[in-house]
Amino acid sequence: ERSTSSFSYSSYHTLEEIYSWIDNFVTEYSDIVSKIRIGHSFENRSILVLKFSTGGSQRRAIWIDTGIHSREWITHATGIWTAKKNRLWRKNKSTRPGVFCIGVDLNRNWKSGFGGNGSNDNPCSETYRGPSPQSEPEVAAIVDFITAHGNIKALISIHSYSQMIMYPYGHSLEPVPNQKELYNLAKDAVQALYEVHGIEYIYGSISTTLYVASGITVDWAYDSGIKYSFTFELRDTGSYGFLLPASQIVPTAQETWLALRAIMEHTLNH
Ligand SMILES: O=C(O)[C@H](Cc1ccccc1)CC(O)(O)C[N+](=O)[O-]
Ligand SMILES: [Zn+2]
Repeated sequence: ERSTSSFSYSSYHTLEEIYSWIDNFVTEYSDIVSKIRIGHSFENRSILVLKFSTGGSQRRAIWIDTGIHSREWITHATGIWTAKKNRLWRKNKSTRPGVFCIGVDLNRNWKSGFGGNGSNDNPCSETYRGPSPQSEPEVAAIVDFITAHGNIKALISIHSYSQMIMYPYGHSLEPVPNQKELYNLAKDAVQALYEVHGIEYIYGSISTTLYVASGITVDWAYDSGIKYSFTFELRDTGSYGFLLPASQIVPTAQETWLALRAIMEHTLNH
């Protein structure tokens, strides 16, 4: 568990707690964040800068400061929350009149099971489902394309991270009619993936393997007649999480291809 994931962003913290949060944050996201001590206060406390950069030198930058006035605690707290937020955006960028927070979770906006458990109607939630199914242009575009095509036999929705190959349903614990077939196919795909670099995946239905999630892509695909619908959670299992080092791109793609090929061959032959 990454310590900045267990940090309470909804509480005020002492300066020492903030300093240790900064050290943990820089350690966890060392490929894009660094800490610079630019000086000290009159009473000799460190003034710290978090530098977000993908490299280069003398590049144009933006400065944001918080806590110039010590009693204004919300500013320190907002600064910490914002630092954690920037690279790790999950949702789309949709805005609506009178809605304060930005974005809909595009993996909760689909018609099948829309509005069920494992999705949220709070626009500020990371799993905000949106006002209605397919309200988002991104989801509508995919639905329109797949529906118009009319002959899609398999759908694979690729996410990260956790190292899993899963199939519907996410919105319900009920097994799908061809669950046995999907289970065995997921098993074969996981084995084919493992043989490349020894990376271990787990597999099963979404709701029983990961958690209940409603309004998801693969449930819509399945209910639209695409009986070979899968979702992948690629590397890793939390060491780097969403910030998987670039050095793992090719190895991940190589092993994933074997899983994809297993599913595609099965689809072709059935
Ligand atoms: O909650 C999600 O949408 C995925 C898990 C998932 C993936 C497919 C269908 C239902 C759930 C987890 C993730 O890939 O988004 C990683 N995450 O939790 O941000
Ligand atoms: Zn995802």
